[in-house]
Amino acid sequence: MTKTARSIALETLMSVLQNKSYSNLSLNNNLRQAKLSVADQNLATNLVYGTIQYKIYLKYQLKGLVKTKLTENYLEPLLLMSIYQIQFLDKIPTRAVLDEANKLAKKFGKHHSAGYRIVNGILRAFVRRGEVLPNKKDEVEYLSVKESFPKWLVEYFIKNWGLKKTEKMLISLNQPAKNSVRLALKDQKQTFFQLKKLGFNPEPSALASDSVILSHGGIVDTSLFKEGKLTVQDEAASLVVEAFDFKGDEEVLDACSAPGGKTVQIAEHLPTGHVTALDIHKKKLNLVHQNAERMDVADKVSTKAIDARKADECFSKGEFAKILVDAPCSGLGLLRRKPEIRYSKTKQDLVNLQKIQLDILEHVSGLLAQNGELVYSTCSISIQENEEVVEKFLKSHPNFELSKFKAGNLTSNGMLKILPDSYGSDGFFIAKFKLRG
Ligand SMILES: C[S@@+](CC[C@H](N)C(=O)[O-])C[C@H]1O[C@@H](n2cnc3c(N)ncnc32)[C@H](O)[C@@H]1O
Repeated sequence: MTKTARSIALETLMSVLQNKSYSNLSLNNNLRQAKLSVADQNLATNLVYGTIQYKIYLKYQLKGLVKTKLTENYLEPLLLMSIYQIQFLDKIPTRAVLDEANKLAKKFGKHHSAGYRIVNGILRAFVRRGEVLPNKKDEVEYLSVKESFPKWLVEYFIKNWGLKKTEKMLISLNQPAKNSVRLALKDQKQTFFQLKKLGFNPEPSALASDSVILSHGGIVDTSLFKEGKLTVQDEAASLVVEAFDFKGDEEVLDACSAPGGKTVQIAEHLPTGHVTALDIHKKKLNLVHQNAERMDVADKVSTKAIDARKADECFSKGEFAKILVDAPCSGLGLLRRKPEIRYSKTKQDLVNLQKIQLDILEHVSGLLAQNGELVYSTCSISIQENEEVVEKFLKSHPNFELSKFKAGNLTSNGMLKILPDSYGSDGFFIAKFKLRG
C-alpha cells in the first residue's frame, strides 16, 4: 500500500484511539517508515493531533448520523479525521476531504466491504446538516463538547476560576503552542542575530529573560541547536530556574531531572559549582547526559538513578545550597502541547500525585544547607498539586517559609502560578522556600 500523509494519519489514529498507543511514538514510527515530504509530514501530524485534540467534539458530530454499527475498525477514526478537516482546516476544500476519505475507505476496507459507502453517506449527511452543539444552558456539557475537554475538567476549571476564565483558558489551550527556545547564557546576542539570519524571526519572551519565541518550528535541525547555542524549552518552564539566586559556586540537587532541561539551565549558572541530577528512571538519565553534552555543561553535571524519596539515604544533611524539585505531575499545564493528557487524567490522579510530591519534598528538604533555597515546581495548574502541597509542606515543616523571588519579568511573594491563557505559554507553578533564620 502506498503511504500518504492521510493513510499514515489514519493508521496512527487507529492505534492511538483503539490500542491506546502514545500518539507521538506511534506517529514518529509511522513517519519514519514512510519517508514523506516535509509538507506531508506536517499534514499527517496536524491530522493526528487535531483529531485527538477535538475527539469529544468530533464524536458528538457523529451523533444521529451513524445508523449502523461501525464494525470495521478504520471507520470511526476515518470519520473523525474527515470531520476534523471539514471543520478546522480552511485550506482543504470539503470535496477534497470526501474524495480522500473515499480512497482511504477503499484502501483500508475489507474486500467487497461497503465501508466506503458508509463513509460517503455519513460525511455527506454531516456536510448537509453542519455542526451541532449541546444547549448552552448546560454550561459544562456545552463547553465540554465545544472545546473538547472532559466534563470533570470543565467542572474543575469552572469551580476554581469561574466560567469566563474557564472559557478563555479552554479556547487558549486549543491554540497551537508557541515555538519557544531558551538561549544558552553564552553568546546570546550572536545567537539572536543568527536566528534572525536563518529566518526564525525571534521575538523576546514576555516572561523569561533568556527565552525567545520563533515564528516556526524546525530549530532542532539547525547547527545552532546541535552546537548547544539554544535549547527547546517553554518560556514558563525557563522561569523555574530563574527563581534561584545563584552565586555560581553552589552544590545543587535537581531531584527529578530527566530529560534535563532545567539541569543544564542550572549548570549554565554555575561557573565553579556542580549539579547532581536524580531521576527514578535510569534510562531517562541518558537524555540528561545528552542534553548536558550538547549544551557544553557535562563537566558540571553528574547523575544518579534513585527515587528522590530515598535521597536522604544517599546524601548528607545540609549538603546542597540549592534544591530543585520539578515534581512528577499531571501535566495539566501542558494540555496545549499534549492533547491526550485531557482524556487520560482523572481527578483522583491529582490526589495520588500530591502524595508523591509531598513525599519527595519530605525526603529532600533535609538536604538543604542553612541559607539555602528550595524551589518546588510543576507543569500543572491544579490546586491539589500546587497550593495544597505548599500548605501541607509548610504545616509539617515549620522550619521552612516561603521566600520572595524574581523570575524573568515577574516577581512573587513565594508562589507563582502561570495560567495557560495569560501569556500563551505552558501552565506552570513555582514556589520558593528558605529555611527560617
Ligand atoms: C516534570 S519531569 C522533570 C522535567 C525536568 N526537570 C526538565 O526540566 O527537563 C519529572 C521527572 O521526575 C521523574 N520522577 C518521577 N518520580 C520520581 C521519583 N520518585 N524520584 C525521582 N524522580 C522521579 C520522572 O521520571 C520525570 O523524569
